[in-house]
Amino acid sequence: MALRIVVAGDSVGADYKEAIKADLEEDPRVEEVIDLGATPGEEATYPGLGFAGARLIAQGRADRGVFVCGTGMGMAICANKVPGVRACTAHDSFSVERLIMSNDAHVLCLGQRVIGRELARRLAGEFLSYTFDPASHSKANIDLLDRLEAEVGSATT
Ligand SMILES: O=C[C@H](O)[C@H](O)COP(=O)(O)O
Repeated sequence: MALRIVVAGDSVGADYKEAIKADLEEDPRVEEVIDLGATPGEEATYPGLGFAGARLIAQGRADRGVFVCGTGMGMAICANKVPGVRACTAHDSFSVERLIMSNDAHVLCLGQRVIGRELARRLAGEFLSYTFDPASHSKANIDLLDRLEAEVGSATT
């Protein structure tokens, strides 16, 4: 597995993003880390970064993302608005596992104001350890999700 990972953290999430980025750069599963910022102390918004990071995934320039804001929720809301991208906040191991194995998600969103730094680092590592099984029963749900997303998109444009 050679993953290209996009990382992003707004003004609130930049510290954890930096820690996770450093971990990913040492991770043999990771081929490339794309850092959209922010650097700690820099002003940056979760809408700007959440959309930008998800667009890299939609364009095929990154495989997965780890996005950090205060709660993880703003980043998830933004990333999910980019067609084809599935993102969610998950702050426990089981949810991180299911985020891939049930939901075939692209982006893990974390909240710097919600969980501790070491848990955030561990969950980011666990997120990379799973690979969705297209032969699993969950594939039908993903296919339906994709179809309904396409229908909604064509109905509103
Ligand atoms: O989801 C939003 C994030 O938590 C953000 O980092 C903080 O947003 P706020 O300053 O509007 O609470």
